[in-house]
Amino acid sequence: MKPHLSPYVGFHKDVRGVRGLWERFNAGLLDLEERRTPYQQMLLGEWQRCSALGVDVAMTKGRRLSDSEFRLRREAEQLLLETSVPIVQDVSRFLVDVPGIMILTERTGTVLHITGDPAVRERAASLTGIVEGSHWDELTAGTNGMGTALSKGQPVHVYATEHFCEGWHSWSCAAAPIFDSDGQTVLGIIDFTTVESDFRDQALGLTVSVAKSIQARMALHRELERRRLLAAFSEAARRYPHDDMIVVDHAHRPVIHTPNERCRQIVERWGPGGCPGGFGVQAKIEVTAPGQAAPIGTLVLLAKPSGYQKVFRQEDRPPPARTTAVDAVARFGDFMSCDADTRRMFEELERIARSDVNLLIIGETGTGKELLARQVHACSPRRNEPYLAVNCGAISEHLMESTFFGYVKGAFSGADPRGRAGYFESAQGGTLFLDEVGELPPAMQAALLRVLEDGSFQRVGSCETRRASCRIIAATHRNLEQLIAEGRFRQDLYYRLKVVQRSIKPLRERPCDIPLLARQFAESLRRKHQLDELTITPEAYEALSRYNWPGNAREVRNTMEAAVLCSDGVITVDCLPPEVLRPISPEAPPAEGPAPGEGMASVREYERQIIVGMLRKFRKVNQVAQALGMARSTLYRKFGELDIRPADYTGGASGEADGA
Ligand SMILES: Nc1ncnc2c1ncn2[C@@H]1O[C@H](COP(=O)(O)OP(=O)(O)OP(=O)(O)O)[C@@H](O)[C@H]1O
Repeated sequence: MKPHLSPYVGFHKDVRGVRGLWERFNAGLLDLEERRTPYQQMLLGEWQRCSALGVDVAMTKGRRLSDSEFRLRREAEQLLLETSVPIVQDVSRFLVDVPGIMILTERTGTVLHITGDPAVRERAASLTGIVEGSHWDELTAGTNGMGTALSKGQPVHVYATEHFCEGWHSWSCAAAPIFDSDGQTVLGIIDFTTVESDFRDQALGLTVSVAKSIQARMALHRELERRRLLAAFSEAARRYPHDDMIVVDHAHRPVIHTPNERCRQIVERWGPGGCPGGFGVQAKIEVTAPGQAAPIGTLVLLAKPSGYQKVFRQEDRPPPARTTAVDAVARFGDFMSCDADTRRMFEELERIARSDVNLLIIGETGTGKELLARQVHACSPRRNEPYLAVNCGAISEHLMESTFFGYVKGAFSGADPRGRAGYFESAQGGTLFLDEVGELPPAMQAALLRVLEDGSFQRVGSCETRRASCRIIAATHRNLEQLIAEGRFRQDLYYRLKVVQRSIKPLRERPCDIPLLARQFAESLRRKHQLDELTITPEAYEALSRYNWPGNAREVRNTMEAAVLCSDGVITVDCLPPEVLRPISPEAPPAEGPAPGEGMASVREYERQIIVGMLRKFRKVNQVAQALGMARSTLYRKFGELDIRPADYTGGASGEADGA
């Protein structure tokens, strides 16, 4: 953190003496032999710097941004505004009898918000041009509260004639920086301005404490964002277990990375200027937060180091079956199968990959559509270009066009002021994977059709036509022909997407893959949890094979994860969740993707399984809390939410009497 108070500006209320110095400085009449106090030397240093920067000493009004420029700047600082304004307004209400105004600027010195005494506000606006949208960095306005606090990165008080420009000589400005969570980056300034004669000694302390309150609230937001990024990383690490990835935050600083030497070295070289280069990137996926237009961070998926495929095949081949004989296992990238139809499909897909035509993959949820798409890209001539996976069902309808096609600056409120490329541009030359394509709304279907027909599109807010040159692989768990019959999906788009179409069989139709996947997931979990040995009993294999897996491979993976957590190196029937053990009626309809609300229910059930499994394993609540990395109070709240009675699983001991 920066030191609190600077000795160099403020608190010397010698208006006349300083005015004399200022006049002689500007008239070039300073006596070089004259002895000066450190305070005077500091002021002269400040003014000399402003003079060298070419600041007009005779300025009487601050520079104002154009309305459109100001609008963009406000939009870019949405979070700072939403966090600061309530605090600033709250404090201002209590500044009774202190005629002053409190000013919030953003990181470059543009005033975002002013509140406080109406008479002072009016005077500041009419005499000096201190209004929302005016700009007060030192380069523009010389030594002044906001600009000097910004350039020094510490609290300052600029009093009356200490200002470089004559136009500000009647004001007193105390200002303090608001720092980002790194304690270094200045996010904005809080300034308290009064006319010179109304100056209060406490003004600087006031701005420091308001700035710190804002800082604390911003830090909380950042922490929430960081947690979202960590969750996005965990999800991606599960989805792409054989990829290296680095997650960076809103300011492009690394937050977390795959725990290996390659990523560690890249992150070590990461400087303040961002990504160090020298490594390939196969995809960048922006992470967003609900209700926030600007992304909170990015998931950078690194290109595979050369020779990866070979190493991967050697190391990751699952050990031979211990209890269940399986047919020859074939792999298509990370997708494994011993089912004859599926193995044939792998061979076809290798040929299709080389042909560059659009591909439509049909399959129930969790069958591995994304896995196949990635491997098609990896086998295609575009393998060294970006691969971008987009879940069409997760993009809100009003952001869809700008997300796919990008936008130019000023296109809409909440937009990045620099404009942004859309998915078609980001995937230029590579592959764009449109997951859940059946969820596209009609307007977006029409827009997509146009790109697929003539390859052209425009960024939102621009007339300039751009050309898309990426291959499209689309996927859905829906019956698109039925959607067409119901008028919910365009037939012409369907034909454009399904130049070649392949369907992945659900897991219940390729039962030989159930033990294969169970063993494969158990093996990677064994490595993840650093267990020496992990076996699955024949009874557990049998139970797994009897179940019909509506959630397909993803459900197998989740079930195995919960089972590993509650096992002691041996996965028995007791480690499996009740629904796997429940007899399934043969008429049970196949899963058609989650029904509304079903996703939440399965997340809940999954959480429940994990906690119950851990209770069975540890039999002590405090150990479960420790293993899950949560506070005991949070765990007890979860017990309530998930309807878990710890005593049922801790051998009769109550939650509190278990040694917790
Ligand atoms: N045959 C397989 N071999 C190994 N892992 C698989 C296989 N099929 C799927 N998986 C794994 O199962 C999980 C789900 O796969 P994926 O996300 O590709 O499915 P999806 O069909 O795209 O799902 P959704 O329709 O919900 O988007 C992933 O962790 C993936 O690695």
